[in-house]
Amino acid sequence: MRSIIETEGLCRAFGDHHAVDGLSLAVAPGEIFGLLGPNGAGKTTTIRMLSTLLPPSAGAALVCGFDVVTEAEAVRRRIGYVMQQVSPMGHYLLTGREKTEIEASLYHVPRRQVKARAREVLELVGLSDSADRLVAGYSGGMQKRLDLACGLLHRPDLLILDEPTLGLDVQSRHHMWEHIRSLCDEGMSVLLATNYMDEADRLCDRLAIIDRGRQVAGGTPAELKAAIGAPSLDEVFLRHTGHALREEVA
Ligand SMILES: Nc1ncnc2c1ncn2[C@@H]1O[C@H](COP(=O)(O)OP(=O)(O)OP(=O)(O)O)[C@@H](O)[C@H]1O
Repeated sequence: MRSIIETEGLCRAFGDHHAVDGLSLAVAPGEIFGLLGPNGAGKTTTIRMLSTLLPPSAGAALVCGFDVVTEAEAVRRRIGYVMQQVSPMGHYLLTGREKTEIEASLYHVPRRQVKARAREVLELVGLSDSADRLVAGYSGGMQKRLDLACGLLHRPDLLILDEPTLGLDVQSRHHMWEHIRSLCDEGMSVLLATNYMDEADRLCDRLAIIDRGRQVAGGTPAELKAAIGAPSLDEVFLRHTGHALREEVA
């Protein structure tokens, strides 16, 4: 497979608002690919189409070699999708291990493998030592890592992360980046949406900067900076979009 994600002229309109407007992307296997853009740029809408949760209005997308519309079931079996918001409050009454084991059943992990698989993903995200503590006592960063663990339960080829470090402190963000990197070292591909410049710069192999549903620039962080002689991605972003992203979290 040449591309783990390939889109051609992908569009999604809501009424007469074009949330995604002709996006053509190619993501290579094993890459960490970032969709970088401000609030409302169309990142989540793109991710929802690639995750088969939302049908495109026009254009086409192949994920893991399968069409997101006509082969949606095959796509779903091969992707893990970790949404923006932390999981619902009800899960706070469970331990990390219990939550992971319940989610494993939802992901159709064979019953005899549930415990081992839960142990495996908790280990991958560095939560083994906290597995038997209540999720209610987890920090925001630990809860995000638990969500990440759940997205890994069915051993996806492609992990799709929507704002994986939104609202986390600096230390937790770095911790999360390390875990995401280590997944790629194990052969997984990652698509992530972010509006944090430093995350895009340090974590992503390649990026598409999107604004108002369209790609306005693309390449490696180094290429994007070199192309306009800019010292930082902030300047690259400003140059291409003409407006700033929100402030970094503390
Ligand atoms: N279900 C919907 N109905 C109508 N408009 C929508 C819907 N979903 C998204 N939009 C609009 O589409 C545009 C793109 O939204 P989207 O959530 O994809 O942006 P985003 O880049 O993910 O932003 P954020 O960083 O805030 O998550 C926005 O103008 C949004 O208001």
